[in-house]
Formats: sequence, structure tokens, C-alpha cells
Amino acid sequence: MPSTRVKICGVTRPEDARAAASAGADAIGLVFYEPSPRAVTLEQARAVVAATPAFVTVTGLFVNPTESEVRETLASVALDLLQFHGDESPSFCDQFRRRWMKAIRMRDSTDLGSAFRQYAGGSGMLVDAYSPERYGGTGETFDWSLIPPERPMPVILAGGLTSANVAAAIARVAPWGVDVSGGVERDKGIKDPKRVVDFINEVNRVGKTDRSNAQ
Ligand SMILES: O=C(O)c1ccccc1N[C@@H]1O[C@H](COP(=O)(O)O)[C@@H](O)[C@H]1O
Repeated sequence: MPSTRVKICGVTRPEDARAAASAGADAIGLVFYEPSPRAVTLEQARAVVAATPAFVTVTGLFVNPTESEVRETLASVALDLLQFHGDESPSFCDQFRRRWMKAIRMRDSTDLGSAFRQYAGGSGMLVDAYSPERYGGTGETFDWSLIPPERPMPVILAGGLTSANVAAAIARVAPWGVDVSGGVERDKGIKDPKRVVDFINEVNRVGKTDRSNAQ
């Protein structure tokens, strides 16, 4: 039985990528969205990628980018997976010949079943907390019962996760993976190695005995 996968998002420094990989992260995330305090330049992104070992998936996070922004980033940074965290359409996400996942910001009225159908071409669906002020990285959780048990694709749970609540989240949602940013930081954009280790240890403690739903 596979353990729940872990992505450490908002990495800005090579040493944080190395620490995440050593702690057992399956993926890291680079934020290409300038308003974010975790945004990286292309140069920073290349340095992080160079420090990331094989078999750790490098994810590029975008919020309502233009097509040329994504293409220019792909031409310059070796990304394995694209994460679209804004209002991108399925055809926009699908045009880069790269695996991608759509982030859905959950509110009480969100119909996740419809989102699964719309974004069926993705490699997964990331579910995050809704905020009227920000597109993500809010550090807020949401009502996990909004995620239905039937899932046609892997679900990655995000939003306000920490080592203190990730076990409960996995027990409740049984996601394919979890994604964390603020919950493992020392300062915005600077990861805390101990928090990263504590988070991944907690996932591994409970994740192996749970139903890690691939679907
Ligand atoms: O990290 C950001 O600054 C960010 C900005 C815009 C969109 C998404 C962003 N981060 C993603 O948000 C979720 C939840 O983050 P947190 O753990 O609550 O801090 C996660 O997927 C981040 O990758």
C-alpha cells in the first residue's frame, strides 16, 4: 500500500529543496506568481531545480498566467508538472504537452463532481481553501466533508495543513497526496527543516495504514 504523497510548495532556496527531498518529499513546488511572497525568479527556480534529486517531482505553480508566460518558464526551467491555481480553463491547462493539475478553491457551493468532469485531462485535482482575497497559500483549512468519496482522479488535499492536523486530514479525506506551504515555514518563502521533517513523519505515520485513494 503506498503512503500518502507529500508536496512541499513555495520552495525558494536550493537548501530547502534538498531538505525536503531528504525528509522524504515526493514533490516540491515553485511559485511563478509575482504577488506571492513565495514567488521565484527564473534564476532562483533553476537553482532550486538543480538541487532537487531524481524522483522528486518539480511542480510549477501559476495563477492566471498568459500562454507565453508558461511557455517562457518551461523553456527556461525543467518543470515536471504544472499546477494551475487560478481560473484557467481546461483547454488552457492542456496545451503545454506537460502533465498538469488544476487547483479548486473550495466553498460550500463548489460542485467538485463537475470540476472532475471539466478537468478530466489533468493528472490530479488539488483542493484548497477558498479566500475572497487570495488565490492560495492562505494557511486556512476548509470543510473536508465537501470532498466526495467517489473520485475519478487523484485528489491532493491542501489548505492550512500542519503536522498537527495532517493526520486527521488523511483519516477524513484519504487523499492521494497532501500539499503544504505555510505550515512548514519559518518565514514566508523560507522553509523550516524541522517542520518539514515533522510534517512528513506524521504523514508517513498515518498514511501507510490508510486508504490512499488513487481514485
Ligand atoms: O503559496 C502561495 O503563496 C500561493 C499563492 C497563490 C496560489 C497558491 C499558493 N500556494 C498554494 O496554496 C495551497 C495552500 O497553501 P498553505 O499550505 O495553506 O499555505 C498550496 O497548494 C500551495 O501550493
